[in-house]
Amino acid sequence: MPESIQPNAPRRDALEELQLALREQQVILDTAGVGIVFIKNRLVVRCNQRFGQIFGHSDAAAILGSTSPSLYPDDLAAHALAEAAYPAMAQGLTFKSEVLMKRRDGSSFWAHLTGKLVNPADPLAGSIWIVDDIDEQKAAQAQLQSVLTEQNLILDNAMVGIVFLRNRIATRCNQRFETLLGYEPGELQGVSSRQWYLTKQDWIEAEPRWKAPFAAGHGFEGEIQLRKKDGTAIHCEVRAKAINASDPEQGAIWITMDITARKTAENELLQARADLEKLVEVRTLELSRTVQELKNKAAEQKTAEAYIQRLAHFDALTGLPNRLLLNDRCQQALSVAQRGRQSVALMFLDLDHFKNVNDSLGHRVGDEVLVELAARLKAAVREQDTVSRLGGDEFILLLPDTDAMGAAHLAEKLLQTALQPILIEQHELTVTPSIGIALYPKDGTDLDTLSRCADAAMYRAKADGRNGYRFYTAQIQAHSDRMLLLDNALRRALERKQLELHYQPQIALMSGQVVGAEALLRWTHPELGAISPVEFIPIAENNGLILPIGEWVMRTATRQLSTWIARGMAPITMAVNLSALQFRNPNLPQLVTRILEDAALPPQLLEIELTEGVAMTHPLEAVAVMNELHQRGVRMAIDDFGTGYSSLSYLKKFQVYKLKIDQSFVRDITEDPDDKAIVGAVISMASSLGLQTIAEGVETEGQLEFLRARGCNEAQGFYFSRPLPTQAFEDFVRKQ
Ligand SMILES: Nc1nc2c(ncn2[C@@H]2O[C@@H]3COP(=O)(O)O[C@H]4[C@@H](O)[C@H](n5cnc6c(=O)[nH]c(N)nc65)O[C@@H]4COP(=O)(O)O[C@H]3[C@H]2O)c(=O)[nH]1
Repeated sequence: MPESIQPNAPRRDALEELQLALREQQVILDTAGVGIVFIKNRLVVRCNQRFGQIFGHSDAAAILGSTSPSLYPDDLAAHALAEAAYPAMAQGLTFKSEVLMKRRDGSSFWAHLTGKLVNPADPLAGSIWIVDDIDEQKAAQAQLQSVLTEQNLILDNAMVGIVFLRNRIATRCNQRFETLLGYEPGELQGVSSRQWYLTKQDWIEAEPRWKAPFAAGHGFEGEIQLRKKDGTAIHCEVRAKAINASDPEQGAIWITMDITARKTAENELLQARADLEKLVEVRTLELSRTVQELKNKAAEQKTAEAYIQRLAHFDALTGLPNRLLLNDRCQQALSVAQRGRQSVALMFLDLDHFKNVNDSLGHRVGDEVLVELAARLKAAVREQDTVSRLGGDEFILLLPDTDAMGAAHLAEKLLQTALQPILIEQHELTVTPSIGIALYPKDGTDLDTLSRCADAAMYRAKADGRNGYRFYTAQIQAHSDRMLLLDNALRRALERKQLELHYQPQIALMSGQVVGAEALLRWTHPELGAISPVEFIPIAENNGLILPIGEWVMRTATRQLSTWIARGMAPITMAVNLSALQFRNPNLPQLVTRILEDAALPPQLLEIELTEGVAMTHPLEAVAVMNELHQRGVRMAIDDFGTGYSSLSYLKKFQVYKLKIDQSFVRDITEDPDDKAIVGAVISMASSLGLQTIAEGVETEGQLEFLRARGCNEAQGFYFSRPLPTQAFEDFVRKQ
C-alpha cells in the first residue's frame, strides 16, 4: 500500500532516501504475512493489505478510518484490551496477547496481538499493532486439546491397565494399571517394567518376544504372569504396540488386563473338565463293565436256558431225547402216520441184568456202558428215528414209517450191535438187550398204549430167555393185563389179610426128624383165587411191596414158631426167604433182631434163605450184612444153590450156615449122571467148608437115598410133605 503511507521529508536527497525507505517499508508491509495497523485516536490510520484481508476487506483502504473498538466483538472487549495493553505500552513495553476480534461480517476470530506505542512518552502519537490471525491455529489447538482430554478420559476410565513404556521405563500409565498392580497413583511413573515382572529372568526373556513383532510393525499379544506390589502373582493378558514402528525410541503402549480370575476360572474349568473326563472315563469303564456283566449274564442266562431246555428235553447222561421230547416226536410221528396211513414201530429196549454191571463194577462203569450203548443205538437207526432214554437201562426207539418187517430187521441189528464187547477201563463187557416191539396202528394209536404194549413185549422177551426181541401179541396182552391186575390187587393184599404162610417140613436125613420149616407165602384173592408166589413175588419185588410183605412174613413165621414151641413143639428152625431188595436194606440186621425179640425167639432158630444172585451181586456188602446177622446169631442159607455161579472164595467169606441144593438138580439125580456129579460135588464141597446141606424138591425114595448116601444133611419136598397150613404143619410134626 505505497499510496497509503505518504512520506513528508523536506530535503530532496533525504527525501529520495526517505521515499526509498518508505517504499521498502511498504513492500515489507505488503508482503508481511501478518496484519499491521497504525492506530491513532482510536482510528485506523494506516494498515497493510493483510490487515484489511484479516478483517474481511479485499482492499485495505476500506478499513481505514474504522474505529479500533469496532475491531473487537464488543466495546467491553475493546475496553478490556485497552485497559490491559496501554499501561504496559506506556512503559515502552511491547504488549502481546491473544484476543478475540471481529471481522467485517461480524464473526469473531482469534488473533495474536502485538502492540507498541509509537512514542511511549506520547500515547496520543498512536500505536502500531501487529495482528496475526491465529483462529485456525487456535481451533486446531482446541481440537488437539479436546482430543487429548478425550484421550486422558479414556486412559483414566479405561477398564484395562495402560502404560506407556519407553526403553522399558513407564513414562505414563493410567490408574487402572496402578491399581491392577497394587500401586498408589503416580507410584509407577518413571519406574522400570522389571518392577512388575515376577523374576529378572522373566523380564529379560520377555523382551525378544515383543521386540520382533514391534520391529515388523505388528502388535504383541500374549499372556504373562506379573507381580503385584505385595508380591502376589497375577495372570495378565497384554497387548502392546510400538508408538512408531520405525522409531523404537518413541516407546510403546501396553494394554494390560488382569485375567487371574478368568485364568483361575479357566484352570478350574480345565480341572473340572479333566475331573469330568476322568469321571466319564471311570463311568464309561464302569458302564462298559456293567454292559459286559450284563452281556455275560445274558449269555449265562442263555446258556442256562439252553441247558434247562436241554435238561427238559434231553437225558443228561447220554444226550438222548427224554420222555418229554419223545412224547412230542411221537405225537408228530403218529399224526403223520395217520395222514399217510403208515405204520410206526415203538421199541422198548432194556439191558439184561444191567443191575449186575452197576452193582459189581460201580455206577461210573454202568454209566459209560449206557453212553456207549446210546451211541451205538443212535448210529444204528435212521435219521428220522428217535432213540430216547427214560432213565436206567431203558431205551425207547420211535421208528416212523416202519412196519413189522422193518422193526424185526432193526431189532436183529440192535442185538448184534449190542453184542459187540464194550471196553471200559480194564473191563471188557458184553451186554444183551431184550426188546419189545409195538406197532401203530395195530397195537395202539397213542403213545401210552403203544408204550404199555412194547413194555409188555419186552418183558415177554426177558421171560423167554432174554437177548431177543418180541412183538406184542394178544397173549402178551393177556399176560400184561394180568400183571397189572395182580400189581393192583397185591397193593391191598396185606391189609385185606389175603396173605398167609404155609410151612414145608425140613427133615434131617440121619434121624428122619423134622428139624425145620420153610415159610412159603400164599396169596388167595377172593376173585382171582390162589396166586403162586412164583407169579406175584416178582411183582412185589418190582413195585417194592416185597419190603412190607417180607417183614410180615418174617414176623408171622417167627411168631408162629414161638407159638408152636410155647405149645410144646420141640424147637425147629424157621427158614424164611429174603428178596434182594430186603437184603439191601441197611437196617436189615436191626429189623431181624427186633422181630426175633418181638417173637421171643432165639436167633439161631431163624434161617434166612438168600438166593445165590442176591449174595453175589454185592459180595462185599453181602459179606458185611451176613457178618452182622451172623454176629446176632441168625443163620443163613444159600437158596437154589448151583443155579447161579457162586464164587468159592466168597462162599468161604460168607457166614453161610447151609447150602440149599436146587430142586432142578435133585429132580433127575437118579438118572442124570451130570446131576449126580453136581449134587455129589456140592455136598462134599459144603462138607469140606463146614457147611450144612439141604436138598429141596425131593419127591422120590430114590432121590432121598442118593442124597442120604452122599451125606446130605437135610431134605424137603413132596416126598415128605407139601407146604402145609399152620395147623396141618403142627399136626404133621406131632404125628412123626
Ligand atoms: N415141584 C416141587 N416143588 C416143591 C417141592 N417141594 C417144595 N416145592 C416148592 O418149591 C418151592 C421152594 O421154594 P423156593 O425155592 O424158596 O421158591 C420160592 C421162593 O423163591 C418164593 N417164595 C415163596 N414164599 C416166599 C416168601 O415168603 N418170600 C420170598 N422172598 N420168596 C418167597 O416163591 C418160590 C416158589 O414158592 P412155592 O410156589 O411155594 O414153591 C416152593 C415149594 O412149594 C417138590 O417136591 N416138588
